[in-house]
Amino acid sequence: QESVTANTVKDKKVLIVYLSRTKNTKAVAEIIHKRVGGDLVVLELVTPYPEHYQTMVDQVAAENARGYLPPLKTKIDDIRKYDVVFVGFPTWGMQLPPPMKSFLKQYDLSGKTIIPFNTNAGYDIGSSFETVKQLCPNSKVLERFSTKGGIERDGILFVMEGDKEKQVQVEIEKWLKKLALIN
Ligand SMILES: Cc1cc2nc3c(=O)[nH]c(=O)nc-3n(C[C@H](O)[C@H](O)[C@H](O)COP(=O)(O)O)c2cc1C
Repeated sequence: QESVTANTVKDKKVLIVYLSRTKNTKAVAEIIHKRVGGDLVVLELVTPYPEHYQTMVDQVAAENARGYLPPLKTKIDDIRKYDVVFVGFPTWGMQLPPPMKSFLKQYDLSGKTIIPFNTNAGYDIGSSFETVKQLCPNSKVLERFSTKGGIERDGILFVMEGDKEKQVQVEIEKWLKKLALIN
């Protein structure tokens, strides 16, 4: 069925970029990568965030307040070659994390298909997906995938194992099919 295969990622160049602190978003990125292939790249900063949770929360809040874009250590060589860019991030302080803002501002994603995915503690995803759309005005931004990850605030860090991991695999499969990215 040509009409079904036309939009799939099969013959497209795929980049999966993600940010992750406690590895939940990383696990989601890896599930997507197993299913669609392409290049998997983790966003790292020139100056990493502090380990201590509350110090980190305060720093992110301050960065969000002044629109600070932390410099990235990660470099994508030749962004032009990609047709499809998955962007994965946790919710931080009800917003798109500053490093993902840096990425979307630094690279020209015009004409590409952008597919956001996210993990969060379940208390509020805030404005993060709106910001992805704002920062990619000339891209086609598809429907997101979002799932509950850790709750670092309550000492719950990595949760993407066992039944939760299996459930997320099934949900991702459905989401990718719904977007007609896989058959
Ligand atoms: C600095 C910081 C701020 C956070 N802010 C939120 C938030 O506003 N809403 C929410 O639901 N979860 C929030 N969380 C929880 C993370 O989104 C959640 O634990 C996510 O699964 C972490 O992903 P990761 O394991 O890939 O780092 C925050 C976590 C951190 C470290």
